[in-house]
Amino acid sequence: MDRPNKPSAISPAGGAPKPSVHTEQGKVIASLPTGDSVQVLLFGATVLSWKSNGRENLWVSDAAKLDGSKPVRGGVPLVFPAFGPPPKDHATGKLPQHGFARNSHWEYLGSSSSESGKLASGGDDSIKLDFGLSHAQISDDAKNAWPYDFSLVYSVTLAKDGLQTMLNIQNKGDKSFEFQMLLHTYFRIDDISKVSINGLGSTSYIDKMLNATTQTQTDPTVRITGEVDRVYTDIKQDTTSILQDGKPRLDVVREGLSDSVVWNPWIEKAKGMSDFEPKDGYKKMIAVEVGAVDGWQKLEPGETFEGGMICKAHL
Ligand SMILES: O=P(O)(O)OC[C@H]1O[C@@H](O)[C@H](O)[C@@H](O)[C@@H]1O
Repeated sequence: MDRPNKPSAISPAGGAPKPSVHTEQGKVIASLPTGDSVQVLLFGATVLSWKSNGRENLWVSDAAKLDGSKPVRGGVPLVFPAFGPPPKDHATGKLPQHGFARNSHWEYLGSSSSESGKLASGGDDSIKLDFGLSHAQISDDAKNAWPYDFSLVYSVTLAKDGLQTMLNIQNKGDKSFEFQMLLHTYFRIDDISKVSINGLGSTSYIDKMLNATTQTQTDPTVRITGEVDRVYTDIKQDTTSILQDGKPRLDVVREGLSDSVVWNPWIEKAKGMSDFEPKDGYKKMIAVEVGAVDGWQKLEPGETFEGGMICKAHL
């Protein structure tokens, strides 16, 4: 007898579509059978594109340099081992703004589809790309400025339900070091005037627009109406949500990290950045950057630190 709700046939092993990965022009590109995709530039291990449901979720400047001549203006540049201009009296003091990770040529370590971290989907519904950077691979200038033996593994997992990016930092040397790290994510939005950000209410922040004074986020919703450069610290809620027209557009979940930077250069600062195009591109982006940037993290020899984010796209 034919059952009305009989289970559908299971496709034979190997028959189902699988994620695909290929490399081209210094990039690693992975796609899911759904069409969702991610592109990572080996220079900086910079995630350049993350598409879900046919929509790009990241903003990259039209004038971004992808040739290794400067950090990419857009996507997800990796900030390590110092955030902002490093203090001159710190061990990172001779490094450039935001450190060397976004300026270095990373190694592609390979892909796997068996793990999905904390994303709900796994197996053939996800693909993980691993990238590595160690002391031996950075420039002589960076080695001289920061003479510590370290290893970074950056894992980018694309799944049906989101994108996870995790940075694992290990001290491989015989002396301790201090660092900061940040995933400087430029999210693409339709119109900054319609964007609101939730999940930062009652949190303290350092307002770089107000002489780095400490403020408190009294309004549970952040709206962007001018240049914003804030470092929210010790955030209690794991998730920061970007809403457009009041509807959820993107969720950013911190993993092992408790700080977030909210940044938009607005009109004048965008004009001053030669690699920021179009000049009114500030209307189409909002940087919500997860990290450990309040003070310093210390790693003793052999110790590791791991932190990152899960991004989920809505709409
Ligand atoms: O121009 P850069 O080095 O990429 O930095 C962009 C911005 O990065 C943000 O994370 C900082 O808070 C800002 O102060 C800075 O302007």
